[in-house]
Amino acid sequence: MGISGGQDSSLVGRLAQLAIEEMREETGDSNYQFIAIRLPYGVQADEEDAQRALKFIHPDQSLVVNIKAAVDGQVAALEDAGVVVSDFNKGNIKARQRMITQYAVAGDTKGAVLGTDHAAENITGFFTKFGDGGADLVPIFRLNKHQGKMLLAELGADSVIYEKIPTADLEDGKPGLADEVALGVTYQDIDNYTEGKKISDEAKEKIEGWYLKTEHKRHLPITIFDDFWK
Ligand SMILES: Nc1ncnc2c1ncn2[C@@H]1O[C@H](COP(=O)(O)OP(=O)(O)OC[C@H]2O[C@@H]([n+]3cccc(C(=O)O)c3)[C@H](O)[C@@H]2O)[C@@H](O)[C@H]1O
Ligand SMILES: Nc1ncnc2c1ncn2[C@@H]1O[C@H](COP(=O)(O)OP(=O)(O)OP(=O)(O)O)[C@@H](O)[C@H]1O
Ligand SMILES: [Mg+2]
Repeated sequence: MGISGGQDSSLVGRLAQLAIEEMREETGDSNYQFIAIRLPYGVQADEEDAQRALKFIHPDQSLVVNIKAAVDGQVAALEDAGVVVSDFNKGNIKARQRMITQYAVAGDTKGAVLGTDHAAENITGFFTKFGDGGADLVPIFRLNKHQGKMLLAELGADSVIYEKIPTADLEDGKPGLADEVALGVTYQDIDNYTEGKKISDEAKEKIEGWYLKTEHKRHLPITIFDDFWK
């Protein structure tokens, strides 16, 4: 799985490492390995946070694959074909390139790709379809952001990790753009909504707007047998 230095991948990474250690103990099979993959686009401004996360996770194996050449090559090829790629769209290419890299490693190691989608991201559809949304197992799917934070604290993570401002950090022109700014609603509101607590009408409208707009992301590709979108 990809380790960004953010909250979600720190949590899923640590849980996965613990689970793999248990599996090795239970089965006596040392082939069970957790592989953490750093996937910077060039040099990551918050690399220090990523290193802190790796120290906390303590993965069996750790790789670094720089996605910059692949992403820039893809953008250049599109531009050669006359397709103008916006910074926002390039951000989604970065997320999909990270997915490609993780599947390449899984393909070579009989592995499975872990995703970090959780309730707060899922109901707002705040992920790249077939990018970070593309994974085989999604261990923290039922948790919201606040519950993830509590679990990180319980697992002994440095508070810098779980207090880090969540960011997709995908756009060159908006480095470290906070998710809450991009979404126009706070995680506190989203979490309260998922727990059935009262939030302002404005926040509720925003969340439900995102939910409806991104319904297609919570389904497999639409076929003749689907009518959820109608
Ligand atoms: N109604 C519909 N029915 C079926 N398919 C539909 C559709 N509308 C769009 N689509 C398809 O979906 C595509 C748009 O979806 P997508 O490509 O995902 O693109 P989109 O949702 O526009 O952008 C992804 C968003 O997720 C955020 N993100 C991405 C990655 C990580 C994180 C993070 O939290 O770290 C956040 C990112 O910042 C951005 O705001 C369209 O190009 C089209 O192919
Ligand atoms: N620079 C990166 N290096 C490696 N993996 C990344 C990188 N950026 C994103 N990813 C992968 O994409 C996932 C989705 O990103 P997202 O920002 O939602 O999670 P996060 O960075 O772990 O936590 P947070 O939401 O707190 O920023 C990450 O959990 C990680 O697996
Ligand atoms: Mg992040």
